[in-house]
Amino acid sequence: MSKNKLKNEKPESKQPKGTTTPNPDVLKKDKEPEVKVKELVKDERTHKVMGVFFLLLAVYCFIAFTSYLFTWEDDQDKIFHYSTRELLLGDVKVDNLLGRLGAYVSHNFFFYGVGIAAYLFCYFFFIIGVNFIVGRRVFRVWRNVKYILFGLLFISTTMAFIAGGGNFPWGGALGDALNKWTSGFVGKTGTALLLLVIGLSWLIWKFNWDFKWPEKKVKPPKPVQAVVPAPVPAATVAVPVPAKEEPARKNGLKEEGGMLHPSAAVTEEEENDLPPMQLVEKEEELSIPPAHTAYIPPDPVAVVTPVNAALLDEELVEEEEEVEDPGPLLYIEETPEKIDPTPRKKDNGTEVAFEIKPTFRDEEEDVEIVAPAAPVEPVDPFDPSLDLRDYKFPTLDLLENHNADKVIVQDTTELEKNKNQIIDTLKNYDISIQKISATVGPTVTLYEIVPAAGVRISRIKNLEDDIALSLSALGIRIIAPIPGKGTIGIEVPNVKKSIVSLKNLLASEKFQTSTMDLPIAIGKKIDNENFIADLAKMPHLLMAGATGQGKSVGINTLLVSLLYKKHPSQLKFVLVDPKKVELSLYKLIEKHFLAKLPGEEDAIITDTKKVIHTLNALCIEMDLRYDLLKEAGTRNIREYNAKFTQRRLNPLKGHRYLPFIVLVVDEFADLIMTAGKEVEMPIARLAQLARAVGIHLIIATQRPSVNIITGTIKANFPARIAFKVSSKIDSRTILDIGGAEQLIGQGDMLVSFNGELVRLQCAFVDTPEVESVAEFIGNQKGYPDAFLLPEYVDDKDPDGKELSIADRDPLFEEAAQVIVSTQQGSTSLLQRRMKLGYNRAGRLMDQLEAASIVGPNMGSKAREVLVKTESELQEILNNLL
Ligand SMILES: Nc1ncnc2c1ncn2[C@@H]1O[C@H](COP(=O)(O)OP(=O)(O)OP(=O)(O)O)[C@@H](O)[C@H]1O
Repeated sequence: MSKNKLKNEKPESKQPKGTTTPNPDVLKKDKEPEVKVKELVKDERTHKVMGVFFLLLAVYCFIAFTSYLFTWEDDQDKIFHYSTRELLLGDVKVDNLLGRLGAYVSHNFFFYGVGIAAYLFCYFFFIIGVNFIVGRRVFRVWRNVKYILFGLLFISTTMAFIAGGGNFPWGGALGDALNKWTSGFVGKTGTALLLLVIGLSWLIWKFNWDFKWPEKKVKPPKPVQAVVPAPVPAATVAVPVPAKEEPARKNGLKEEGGMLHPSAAVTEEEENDLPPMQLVEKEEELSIPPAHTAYIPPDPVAVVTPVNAALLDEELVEEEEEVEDPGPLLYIEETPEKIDPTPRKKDNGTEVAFEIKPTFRDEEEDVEIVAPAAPVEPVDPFDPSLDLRDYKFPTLDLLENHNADKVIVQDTTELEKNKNQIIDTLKNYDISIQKISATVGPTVTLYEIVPAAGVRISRIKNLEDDIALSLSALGIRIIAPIPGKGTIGIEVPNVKKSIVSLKNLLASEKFQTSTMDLPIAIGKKIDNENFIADLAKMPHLLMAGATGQGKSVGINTLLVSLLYKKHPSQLKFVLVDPKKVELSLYKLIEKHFLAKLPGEEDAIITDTKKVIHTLNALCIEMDLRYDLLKEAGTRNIREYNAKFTQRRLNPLKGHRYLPFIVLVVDEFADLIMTAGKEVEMPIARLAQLARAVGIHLIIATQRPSVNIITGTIKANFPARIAFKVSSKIDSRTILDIGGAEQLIGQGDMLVSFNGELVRLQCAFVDTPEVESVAEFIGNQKGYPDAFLLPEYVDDKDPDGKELSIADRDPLFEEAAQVIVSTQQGSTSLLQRRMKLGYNRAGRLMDQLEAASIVGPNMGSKAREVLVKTESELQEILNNLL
């Protein structure tokens, strides 16, 4: 009996599982304060304050320095005469516009420092200030620091050299010292030459002047023209001449066996024989940094060179290196000759040429660019988030703490009482135990028992109800044995429960630093560990719980977690809410995060018929995504998006960045009751297949009965969450095991994931919090519309049948243009380009046939396109009106 003591923990030790007395000191060790400092440092307001500080510092120094230029003589006397303390704290009168501090600071910068070069510090403070205020790297700090350091050394030395004899400290102490040393080392003239060499070298490096010798009689080399017409705002693409070759020729280097050797002299004849390497640029040159122009993917058939359309935007071309925005993609499709590195011989010499057909979306015009094969250089990766580049992630201050920072301390008398009762109850049944320890969680306390040798675990399990009765507490759950341990767990609800706030979970380091695809903060385990999982790995989630037990809060928790981690370009929700009110808050984020059917007004789907359409549209999207994955030779969305962002997939072939899609169904039972198989089948199909293409499902239901959660559904939802349910049977239906009926409600849950069953307290997020997060996002600039799912036309739907020309599809014209501009009568092309379902694309094709734009169906082959030019098409369309 003496063994059966609750473990006592020393206050300074860590709180392990099995501590009887919760140690407030240990529990207080929350990450919260650290998180706050981090938050403060990351907070954009802190950055703005810093920005203002640095800008004012720049202005301050500038005024003080400039004033010093005029007042230094009088002020210097006083600075030398008085001690620093007297000068700064006394009432000495100085002439500097910024008073004693201004005079003192300027004197130190000029006299003891770097002389007139001190103005570079103003510049430094200015760039730091601007970067902080604007919130992005307008000026490159490191590059500027290098220039400034160089400037400080060079200017101070030069000034000391030129005006060293005068009274004014032009070069400061640094310049004087450097000048003195150099003059001693290489003499005065040497110093002058050295400074001249450094100065001129820098200027040449910076401005790259062209030193031209009077031209010899040389036949002009054949210019190679590069012209890009209309699609891109009339401009010319200059394709760079291979870097090493042009200077090599200029310097009289000769090519031999692929190597460049200096030749003794290049005769005039030899020079005439040289292949033309010059590139004539026409009109305004389109400044494309090499990173964007030179790109030769390995595919020899069709080659895609991504060009940054954002670079056409003058605002963005401030500085080549500063451009961070690859912007909407402009792809240039190159014909295979482009990648043929061997020069093609022409009659009058060697000419390296390739053809580039630039295409901007659907507008196509013939364009020729002839230039030498450019060396392969890496391209800037495509960043999908730049469409909404100013998007700000919601901040944690939108959420409440719900007093969750309070340390979870359970009454020691309650713990002691429960322990004694457990021991007594077991003793009544002749079960002796070796050891008992307690872990206090937010809602329940886990008593871990090590039974005495020889005690059968099943006996304890069978006494579950008796122990519960004797502890007179609801929600006792016995875990016999605790998996992975040789102990038996008895979970007893706490008299005083603590709320687990979502804010705390989202602020945790685990969530903040998570690199999961779809991180969801679900709740806290009994040992207070945060439970954060990756929905993408689950890969779908089934949630059940009787009414009022925390399902809606649970769904909000999941959605809000994702909103805190994902950019609108990376994630879309399809929200199905037959109850009509639960998810309506998310309407505000329609243009950022929601997906809907084309032509639908409401993105949140409440009508059963529309649910069926949406689910089928998701299946079409899934199929289309699989086609894309297949074409790209990738196995899953991760690989596909990686390839796309590396600009190795051509958007003109229908490739696009694929956001994750999360389908949330708030009341599944309702849907199954009204639509049965029509809903079950697409859901089962999605659950079976959609994970690889980034479509994940969260399905919630109040009624976890077998006719709702059918075998097909269950088999495809390995991750399940059960809130309190009304019966053991329900618990078995959802979790395959009892236990959920004994939960205590209010977010107390069991999660079955990865073959483990974990009891969690679900994180709590209240409706006003969700509202403020949704408002925060909704108030920002979004996309013009919600993300559009492919069109689904129900064959059984009488509205969708037999459309004649008179009631043509609204997309008829667009479809005609796609077909005529590409000269391909292919239904799948329409599907891909216009994101249409097969049925609608097929119907459009029939209508195009009826309008004599395409020929009849030719089985597996594409239809013949009967209209050859856009103007011909326009005529037909006008006649049809
Ligand atoms: N994680 C939680 N922490 C604390 N309290 C909670 C938690 N989850 C739910 N509750 C409490 O339980 C109440 C009911 O929760 P919720 O609305 O999510 O239930 P529900 O299962 O969705 O019910 P219904 O199916 O009727 O919509 C909440 O108003 C809240 O007071």
